[in-house]
Amino acid sequence: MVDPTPFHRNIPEPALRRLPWYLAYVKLLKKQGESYVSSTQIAKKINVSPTQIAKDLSYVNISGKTRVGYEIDQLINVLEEFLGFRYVHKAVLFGVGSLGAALLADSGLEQYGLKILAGFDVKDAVVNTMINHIPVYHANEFVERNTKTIKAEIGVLTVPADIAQQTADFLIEGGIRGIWNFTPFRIRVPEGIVLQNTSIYAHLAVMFNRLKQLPE
Ligand SMILES: NC(=O)c1ccc[n+]([C@@H]2O[C@H](COP(=O)([O-])OP(=O)(O)OC[C@H]3O[C@@H](n4cnc5c(N)ncnc54)[C@H](O)[C@@H]3O)[C@@H](O)[C@H]2O)c1
Repeated sequence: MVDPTPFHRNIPEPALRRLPWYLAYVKLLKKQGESYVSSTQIAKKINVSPTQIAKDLSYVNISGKTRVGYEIDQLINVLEEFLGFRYVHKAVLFGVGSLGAALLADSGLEQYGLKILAGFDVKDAVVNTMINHIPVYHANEFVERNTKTIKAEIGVLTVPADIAQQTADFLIEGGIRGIWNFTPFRIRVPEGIVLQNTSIYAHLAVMFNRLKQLPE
């Protein structure tokens, strides 16, 4: 199915990464009963200049009103739409170990548009169990299940690093077009497949480095 959200506009990645921060903040303001927000107000909270915010928001289809700023409900709508959080992206997860099981248990992902429909593993202890109402099947069943019934386009990869590449190849064989790779292995994918690497450890290294630079 073609994603109906207007992703294709050429937004630079740093701007794209900042938009979820604005969204989280304006959602908080909505909860507090506010109706309008200015880029200066967002700037104060997020530590990004008002000019940058206005520029970032120029990529999404919204314009602010002089003096009052952006209408909060409208801003939430267009940001969620633009970021793809409104559209349900069907996913499967490979490797239901400690990280994989935690991701299956996290209902937050669905709020951000990622619906994991099944987990796959090879371990007897997890195969044919349910985690957070999500079934876990044997990895051997993946191609058939995905092509016939699940039809997921995203594969979340949480297997041991030494089988990351072969598992990624297998996911692609089963119809996966985007891989969210949590393993530390730099997997390769053919053209036409989206790869997103994510590591909490990389952020940890940045934090350690900044801590070292603090004055005694
Ligand atoms: N990106 C991050 O921030 C981050 C954080 C923690 C762990 N990790 C990485 O995530 C991966 C999983 O870590 P973990 O601690 O959950 O490990 P784990 O050993 O608890 O889980 C791995 C799971 O993969 C399963 N598995 C093995 N072969 C398989 C196959 N062929 N098909 C399907 N499943 C298979 C195992 O049975 C196991 O359940 C590792 O690569 C680890 O380095 C990344």
